Amino acid sequence: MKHNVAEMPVDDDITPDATTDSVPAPASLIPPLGQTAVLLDIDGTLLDFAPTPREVWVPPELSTTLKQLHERTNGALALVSGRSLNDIDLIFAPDQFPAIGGHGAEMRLQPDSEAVAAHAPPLDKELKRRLAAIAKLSPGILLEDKGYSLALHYRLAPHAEKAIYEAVSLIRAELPTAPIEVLPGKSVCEIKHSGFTKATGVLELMTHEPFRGRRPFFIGDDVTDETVFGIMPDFNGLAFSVGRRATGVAGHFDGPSDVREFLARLLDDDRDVSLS
Ligand SMILES: O=P(O)(O)OC[C@H]1O[C@H](O[C@H]2O[C@H](CO)[C@@H](O)[C@H](O)[C@H]2O)[C@H](O)[C@@H](O)[C@@H]1O
Ligand SMILES: [Mg+2]
Repeated sequence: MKHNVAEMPVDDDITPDATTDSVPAPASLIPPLGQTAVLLDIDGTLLDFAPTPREVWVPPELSTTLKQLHERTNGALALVSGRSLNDIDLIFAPDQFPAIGGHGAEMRLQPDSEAVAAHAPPLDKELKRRLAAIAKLSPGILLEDKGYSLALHYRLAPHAEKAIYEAVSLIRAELPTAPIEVLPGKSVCEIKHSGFTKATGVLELMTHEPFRGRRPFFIGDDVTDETVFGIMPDFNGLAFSVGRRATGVAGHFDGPSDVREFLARLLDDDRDVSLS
């Protein structure tokens, strides 16, 4: 959906490339797993969308694939998500993976590690209270409080999209100096501090072992993932989009099931490489 107000989403999907290439991402583009860092968005990339954030389902085969990729890359697999680390862990429980959470607000380099780098202060309580009141505009609007940000989900109330963005815009206008930004996502409007993104998270992650010096590839489906697409060339890495083909990517997938299949195939292909 397109809007004219600056804070509203230009599009609730990824920015499309002019080409209409529908060739799926070829596994042959990926270096051997021992030289690769695997960076993966979660919702709309690994997992199919669900009506509400808590209703997502992790197929058991995906858990197996992620665990094996994590092992075969010697730990250089990270989830890069808008979700909080706490939420990521609940979704993938009992498994844990290195992760960047909250669009770059928090990072954990190793599974089962307590070491979480926080890059964002909590969102002001009064601001949150005012933003939360927007959920009263319509039944079906869901609030997700991530501490450092607040998300207003309208997948169950699509008619409320315009009203949500207008209400957020009014509140922001009363806070001209506040360093906050509005992130349009898929059926969600998120309000967070500015100054960190998924890309700032990945830039930091790539300075740490076992990620440092590897060639990453990143798969993502949303506008917030485009920040990471943009920095993949800095690491001689590759970006892949899901849904539409985004600008500057090496290939794209039609949907999460294609991504899951691709990741599983990487394990098989890599076994072939190491055997040859
Ligand atoms: O960066 P991601 O890992 O893709 O996370 C983006 C947001 O995902 C979640 O919301 C989205 O998925 C829900 C479950 O399918 C869906 O109900 C909702 O409409 C989507 O916006 C999550 O709740 C957010 O916190 C993430 O930012
Ligand atoms: Mg996503």
